[in-house]
Amino acid sequence: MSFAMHALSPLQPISSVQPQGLDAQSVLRLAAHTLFEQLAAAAQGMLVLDREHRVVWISEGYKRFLPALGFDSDADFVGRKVEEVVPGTLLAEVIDTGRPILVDLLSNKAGTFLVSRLPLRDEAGEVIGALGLVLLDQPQSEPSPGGRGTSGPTLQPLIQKFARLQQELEEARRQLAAETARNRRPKHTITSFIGASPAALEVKRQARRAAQTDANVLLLGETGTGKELLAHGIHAASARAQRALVSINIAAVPDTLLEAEFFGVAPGAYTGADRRGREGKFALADGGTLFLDEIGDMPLALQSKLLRVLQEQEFEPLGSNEVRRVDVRVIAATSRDLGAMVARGEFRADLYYRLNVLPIRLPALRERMEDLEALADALLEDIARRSGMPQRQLAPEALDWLARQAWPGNIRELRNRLEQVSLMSDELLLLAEHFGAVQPTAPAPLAALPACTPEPVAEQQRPLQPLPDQIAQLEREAIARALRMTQGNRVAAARLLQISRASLYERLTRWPDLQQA
Ligand SMILES: Nc1ncnc2c1ncn2[C@@H]1O[C@H](COP(=O)(O)OP(=O)(O)OP(=O)(O)O)[C@@H](O)[C@H]1O
Repeated sequence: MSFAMHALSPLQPISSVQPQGLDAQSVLRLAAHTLFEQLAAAAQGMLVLDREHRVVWISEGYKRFLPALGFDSDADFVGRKVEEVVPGTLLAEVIDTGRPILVDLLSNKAGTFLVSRLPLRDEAGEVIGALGLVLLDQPQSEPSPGGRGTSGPTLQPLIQKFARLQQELEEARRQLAAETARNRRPKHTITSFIGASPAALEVKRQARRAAQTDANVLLLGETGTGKELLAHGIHAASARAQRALVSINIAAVPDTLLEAEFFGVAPGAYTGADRRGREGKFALADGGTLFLDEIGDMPLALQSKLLRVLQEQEFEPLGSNEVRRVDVRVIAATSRDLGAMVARGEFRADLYYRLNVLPIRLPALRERMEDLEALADALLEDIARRSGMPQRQLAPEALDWLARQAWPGNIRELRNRLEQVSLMSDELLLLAEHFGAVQPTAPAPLAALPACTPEPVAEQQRPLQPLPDQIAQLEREAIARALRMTQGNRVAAARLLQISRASLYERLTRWPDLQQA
């Protein structure tokens, strides 16, 4: 439907009825004129736009909305593009598509309105502009006004309800945005990286230098050495500190979902829960930092897409052709030997060089045992603060005992042990024997493993097991131990064993009892 000011054809039969000697053309012109005047007078407000979306005329009634829209006089308002002066209007769309929107609710800073939008066409049917009508209004400051500006008795409650819901939605969105921003604040600073050994001081020095730049950072180190903690620290000390730090653990996301996780999904690309679209981590990190943990686990196909984003700072969400530009600083981390992976063709060399601009190597705990006491103190303090339990101290002999352990799981493993012992003992002073009471870190004797305990028979009496069985036994023990060390965390256990998650899952199906570990 269109508002055709001069179209003749629909009213053609009128030409035979000419009461005042008017021809059909004149009757129609008069009819359009009268209709226009009546609409302008009856509606709460009316405005007319030209083809370029500019406001060319507004009715007397419309003028009272101008202050709420931020205009003192109609001279400032008329002549401007409608999308610049009326927030949320779809009039420009009506002109561009030529399709009317007969009834709609519009909510903006001036209030909530029942509106109608019609395209205007010339005699050839070409769109020459649009007509906007405010049929009923609910100004922001007047919940239930009387006189002009009020709505009919039937629709008014509906508009009020819509306006209230709209306000509630806005408030919920504001709260969610504030909450999200709070959650994405860095949890640690560079000083949270405890240690005064030369190796730890060097890590902190490099981290501070990295924070001064916007270059990509690659954190290298065994599991549990503090890579994630340091990524938070670098972000917190960087110029991006006020913006989001978004993390993604690549090893923890199934390969098939990674692309959507990175780049998001355009609305309508999928049915079901995702049909409304979803922001990806790159979009969420715009202006801030993206922490890519376990970058070595990234599938090759996705590596080339990541390279493009790093080079161009742009990407396309899944199911969309629209290119999104972002400004993201990437901090990647891995416990794997990326250089060796490149040599084996498992990791793209060009991506490796892109990421490896500022490499920082985090030492294993065994390489900086002089930090053990400070680390244990800081961890015990943190454990006490988080759990509400009293803070424990380490007896000197307990510290000696801890210093003799291998710590393949590094500081995470140290933390887990301290936490376990704190939970199992009421003593404020922790002794070596308290640590002996929980599973030792040193390689577990076979007898310590349930279900695979060999009979205590003399070596010479023991029948020789077939080699495949012995290998399976060893494999089972190693997996059981890795699961114990990581408190059942399979991603971390796979990492410790330097096998893929898929391979760990596959092996676990052979030993269902370990799956409960
Ligand atoms: N230098 C440190 N000072 C204090 N706490 C530390 C330090 N390094 C690590 N931690 C603590 O150890 C635990 C593991 O650290 P983090 O997750 O940063 O290690 P990671 O190297 O990222 O591990 P993964 O490779 O397994 O993801 C966390 O609880 C962290 O707070």
